[in-house]
Amino acid sequence: MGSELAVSVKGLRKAYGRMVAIESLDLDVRRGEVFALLGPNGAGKTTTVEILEGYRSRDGGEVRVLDHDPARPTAYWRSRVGVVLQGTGEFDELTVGELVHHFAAFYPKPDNPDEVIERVGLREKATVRTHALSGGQKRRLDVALGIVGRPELLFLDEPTTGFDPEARREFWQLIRDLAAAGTTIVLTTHYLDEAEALAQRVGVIAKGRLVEVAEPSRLGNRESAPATVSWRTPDGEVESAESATPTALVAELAARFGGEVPGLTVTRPTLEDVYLRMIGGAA
Ligand SMILES: Nc1ncnc2c1ncn2[C@@H]1O[C@H](COP(=O)(O)OP(=O)(O)OP(=O)(O)O)[C@@H](O)[C@H]1O
Repeated sequence: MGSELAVSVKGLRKAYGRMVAIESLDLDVRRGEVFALLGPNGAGKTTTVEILEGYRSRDGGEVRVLDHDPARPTAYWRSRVGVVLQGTGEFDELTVGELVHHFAAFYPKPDNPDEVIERVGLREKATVRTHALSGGQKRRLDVALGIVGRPELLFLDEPTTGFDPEARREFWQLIRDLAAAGTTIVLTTHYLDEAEALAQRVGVIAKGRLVEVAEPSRLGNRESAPATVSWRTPDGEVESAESATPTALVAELAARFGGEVPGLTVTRPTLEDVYLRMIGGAA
C-alpha cells in the first residue's frame, strides 16, 4: 500500500547557471485528484513538471512521485506515469493507428489502442499519417499516447492549446472520465476556465515559488471577496456598488424599485481576477 500522495515535493530547487528557476518549492498532489498548476510564462511550471516526470535533474529538495524518486527512474515506474509530450515529430510517416499500437507495446498492461483512439475522437483519422493531422488533432494524438499505457498518474502540459471550443469540451470530458476511473492528473494550463472546470485544487507558481494552493472557488479568498452589484436607475444610467453583503443591498434595491430591479447583476471576482492580482503581487 503506497502513500496517500501521488506527488510529494519539499524544498525543490533548480537553477540554470546563475538563474534560479525554482526556489524552495513545496507541493503535494493527492492520489486521485486533478491538480492544475498555473503561473505566468517563465514561472517554472515546465521545469517543475519535467523534474517530476524524471526528465530533468534537480539541484536540491526531496521529490517523491508514486513513492519513487524521479531522479532515478526505473522502467516499471515509467510505465506507471503517463506523460503527454508536445509533438512526436519523429513518427510522422506512421498512421495514427500504427503509432498508438506501437506505443501500447511499450507497456506491461496497455489499454486497447483502438478504444483509446476512439476516446480521443480520432477514429476517423486512424489510417491517416500523423503529419497530415491538424494542430488540434495532433494534440489529441499526444493525449492518446500519454494514456494508452493506463498510467496511475498523468502529466499534461498545456493540453488544450490550439483546440477549438468543442474539442476542448470533449477533452475535458475525457479528463473527467480518466479521473473518475482513478487516474491522478497534474496539468499545467494558461486557461483559468480549464483549471476551474477540471481541478479540485490549483497551485499558483510565480517566480519559482508556490504562491498559493486552494480549491478554485477559494483561491485568493475569492469566496468572501466583496461582490459588485449593478443596476439601472430610472434615468437609464448604470450604477454599481461594491458590497460585502450583496444580499442585503439587493433586498434594499428591490424595496426601492418596488419589485424587479432593472439590469440587476451581482458578480464576484473571477478566478482570472484573483489570479492576476496574485501574480501581480508576486512579480
Ligand atoms: N533548459 C533551460 N536552460 C536555461 N534556462 C531555462 C531552461 N529551461 C527553462 N529555463 C528558464 O527557467 C525559467 C522557468 O522556465 P519554465 O519553462 O519552467 O517556465 P514555465 O512556467 O513552464 O513557462 P511557460 O508558461 O512559458 O511555459 C524561465 O526563466 C526559463 O527561461
